[in-house]
Amino acid sequence: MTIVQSAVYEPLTEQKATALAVRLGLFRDGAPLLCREIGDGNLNLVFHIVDQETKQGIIIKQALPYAKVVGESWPLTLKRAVIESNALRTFASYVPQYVPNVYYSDESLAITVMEDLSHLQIARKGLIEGKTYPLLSRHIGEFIAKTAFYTSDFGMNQQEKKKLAQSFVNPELCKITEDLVFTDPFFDHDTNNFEDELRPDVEALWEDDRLRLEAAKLKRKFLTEADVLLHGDLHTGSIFASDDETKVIDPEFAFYGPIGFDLGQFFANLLLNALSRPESERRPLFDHIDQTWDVFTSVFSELWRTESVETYAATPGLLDEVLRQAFVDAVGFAGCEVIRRTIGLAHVADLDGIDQKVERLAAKRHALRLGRRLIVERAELAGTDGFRRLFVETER
Ligand SMILES: Nc1ncnc2c1ncn2[C@@H]1O[C@H](COP(=O)(O)OP(=O)(O)O)[C@@H](O)[C@H]1O
Ligand SMILES: CSC[C@H]1O[C@H](OP(=O)(O)O)[C@H](O)[C@@H]1O
Repeated sequence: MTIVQSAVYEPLTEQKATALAVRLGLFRDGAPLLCREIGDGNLNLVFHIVDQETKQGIIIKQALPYAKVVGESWPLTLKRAVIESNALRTFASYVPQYVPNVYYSDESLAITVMEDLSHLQIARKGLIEGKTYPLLSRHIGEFIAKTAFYTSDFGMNQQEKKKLAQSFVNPELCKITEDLVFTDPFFDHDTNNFEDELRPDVEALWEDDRLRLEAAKLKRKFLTEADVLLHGDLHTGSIFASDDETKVIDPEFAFYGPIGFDLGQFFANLLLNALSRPESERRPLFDHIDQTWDVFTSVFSELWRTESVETYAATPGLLDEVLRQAFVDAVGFAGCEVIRRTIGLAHVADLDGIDQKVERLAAKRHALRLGRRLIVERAELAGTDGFRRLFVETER
């Protein structure tokens, strides 16, 4: 591939993205290219460029110097593009089957050029349409287990781990999560966004000292525990899927954090989808939660037993304790994510897309009750069946 001189940052247009793809030699000479900006996330531009004859495509993702969902009043570091491309490359060294191939990245332009995954569907969209993706949880369980183990002090040289952690220090993106996931929804903050009818339910949360204390403990964990390299935003909108393939995208929030965080985000987004479904169609979501945890624990445990670099790994009881704590934390993080996706700044289409207002409000009240119990009772869940129990107990 031709390497171009790095350029001065400017936001790309469809025309400029096409010219860049040509300059990079990513298409054959004279290929008839069609480019569309398809970004539907909260933060970045995403250009899809396709050779109209061969139908082969690429993706150019570019960070904007602000959060797209809010506008220029919320400046945001361009460095997140470097974090994203480095995280994709790091994950690819452990689980290449679960991430897009990165063809090129340029720090000054804040771009990542990557494999086009348009033959797959964003899992959130498919789940909303009622798809079940039979392998989704097997793949995500393995993705989380391998990336967590191999980036931990048990799976890699401990001096190298510190250097890797340094390269993923990501303060601005972490602050978004610290504010939007762990803080603002639990206070009367102006980033919150919810229907007027929910105000009494939301005010009850704000007055709940027990809930605030537990949310504060979870935030503290997120702030202080540099355990493993996390994706950092592993919701179903960050996963492309089909019946037999799964690819994780969008790790711009990657950083070294508590091992239960990615698990919790994924569980929560499965629960958010379950909240939008009639009871008879919820089972696949709970089965996915079971399967994610089962695959995660078996893959992680096997790696721990066979590849650990830490002397204490063979100490009876240590692995069990690591897994127990990961589960308790994941449940609590899931509760925070369920609440913030219901009343915080960034919602999910699973809930907001429920057409009938009465049903939508009922699902959101259910979400708030469920999220609260997940946070407060996280140590008492005793296994993934606890998600089913709390879901039913908070139905009304
Ligand atoms: N590798 C890819 N292949 C095909 N489409 C992609 C790819 N990466 C992103 N997209 C599309 O762009 C959208 C936004 O991408 P995402 O990385 O989630 O952006 P943001 O960081 O703004 O949330 C995705 O929902 C998907 O439709
Ligand atoms: C102002 S960012 C809000 C929200 O958006 C991110 O998600 P995505 O990049 O996938 O759209 C992340 O979840 C942030 O919390």
